[in-house]
Amino acid sequence: MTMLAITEGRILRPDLSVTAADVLIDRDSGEISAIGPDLAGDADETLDAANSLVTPGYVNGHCHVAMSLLRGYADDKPLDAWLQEDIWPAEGALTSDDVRAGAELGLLEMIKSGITAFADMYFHIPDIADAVETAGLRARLGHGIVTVGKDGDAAREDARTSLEIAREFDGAADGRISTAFMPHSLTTVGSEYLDEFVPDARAAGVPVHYHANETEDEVAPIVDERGVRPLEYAAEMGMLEPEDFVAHAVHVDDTEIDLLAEAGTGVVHCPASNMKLASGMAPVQQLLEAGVTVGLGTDGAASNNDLSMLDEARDAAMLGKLAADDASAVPAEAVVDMLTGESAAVIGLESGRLEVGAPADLAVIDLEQPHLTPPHDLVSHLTYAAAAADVRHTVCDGRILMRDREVLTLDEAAVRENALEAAEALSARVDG
Ligand SMILES: CSC[C@H]1O[C@@H](n2cnc3c(O)ncnc32)[C@H](O)[C@@H]1O
Ligand SMILES: [Zn+2]
Repeated sequence: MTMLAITEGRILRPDLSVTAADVLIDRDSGEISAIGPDLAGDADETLDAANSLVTPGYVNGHCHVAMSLLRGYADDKPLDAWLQEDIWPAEGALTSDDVRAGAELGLLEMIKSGITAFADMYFHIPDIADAVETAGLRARLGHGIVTVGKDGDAAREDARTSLEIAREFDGAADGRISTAFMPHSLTTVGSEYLDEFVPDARAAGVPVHYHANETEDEVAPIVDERGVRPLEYAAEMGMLEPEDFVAHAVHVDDTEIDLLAEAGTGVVHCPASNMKLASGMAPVQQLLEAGVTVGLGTDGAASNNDLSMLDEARDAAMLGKLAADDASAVPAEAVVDMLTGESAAVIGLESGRLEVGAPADLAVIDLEQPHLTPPHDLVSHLTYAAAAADVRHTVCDGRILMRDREVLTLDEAAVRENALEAAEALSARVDG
């Protein structure tokens, strides 16, 4: 057995208490084997966590990691115009090498900000999966289906690809990669394709993940055409199961909130993207009170414009209060749960908690910073004050991905250089 010890840190426990202890990790199983005093002697390698907070790795519940290549490409527009006028034309010109370059850039940023797991919807999934395998994170990956604007054959092919990718990559990278069937949304995928393929996804044992109720423009056509709210329609299509998860859920009414709670379907709240695209304020406090499992996600870097879950945590707390018109809404404790264990539960992973037997997925925050002083309440600091640059070490599955702010699994300079070249060439192809 090879053991790694994280020493001298303050450990954020599942009940959100903080205690001084070491963490011992069995690198072969990728699990936490002990938490307690003086464990360094049991290890063959140590990571120093003095004056630091050891937390579960952050779980990014909804992302399009390769969109890092499109960061800053188009800003200051609402969702529909942003997608139709800028993003979709640019994505139409992306090669598999571009997607790989964008994915590596996003993975690098995620490791540097303490993210150890994420769910991702995009295309060229074999390239993204390969990058994830190298980078060392956990991921639930899926091919995003869009059938609007396609003829029947192309639309069916897109849906079939999503199903085949989900079957082929589930369990890849020694089990660090899992998959989902991923229709883009309830308005961009025709009901005939959902009717045909959702049962196949169930038979394959993979969840269904999609954007839902993100903007008012997305709700109205479903209500007009079908006479029901989008999530009632999703339930009719068999897409509201306990393992399924939706992104955004901004414009949900009371009936839909009850439906989510009864079904056990999780929601990934994406506050930064929802603010930037002016999509609206999700009723997060109401969702939590109804018993819906709520996680957090960055969405892609083109609508955020970074991949920091610590930014997302602060945004979730701030926006949650504004939406509820109540300063006690979406408190720091709820946000830390959403950042870690709840996000993991939403996307169907076991990580997100520091306890014996749990996956060894951790982030270590350097507390020796002016903005983290004094340490009155470290749960408060994690939600309101900590930033990506405060992350010292990142560990996933017992493997050190970043030590003392140096990423070990990717060559940072090469990843940036490659992404720069790919982005420049893409702009020249698309914009001339
Ligand atoms: C077909 S792969 C996924 C698809 O989703 C697009 N996308 C990125 N951000 C959002 C968002 O906030 N709402 C809806 N769709 C989004 C992305 O550009 C890809 O085309
Ligand atoms: Zn999205």
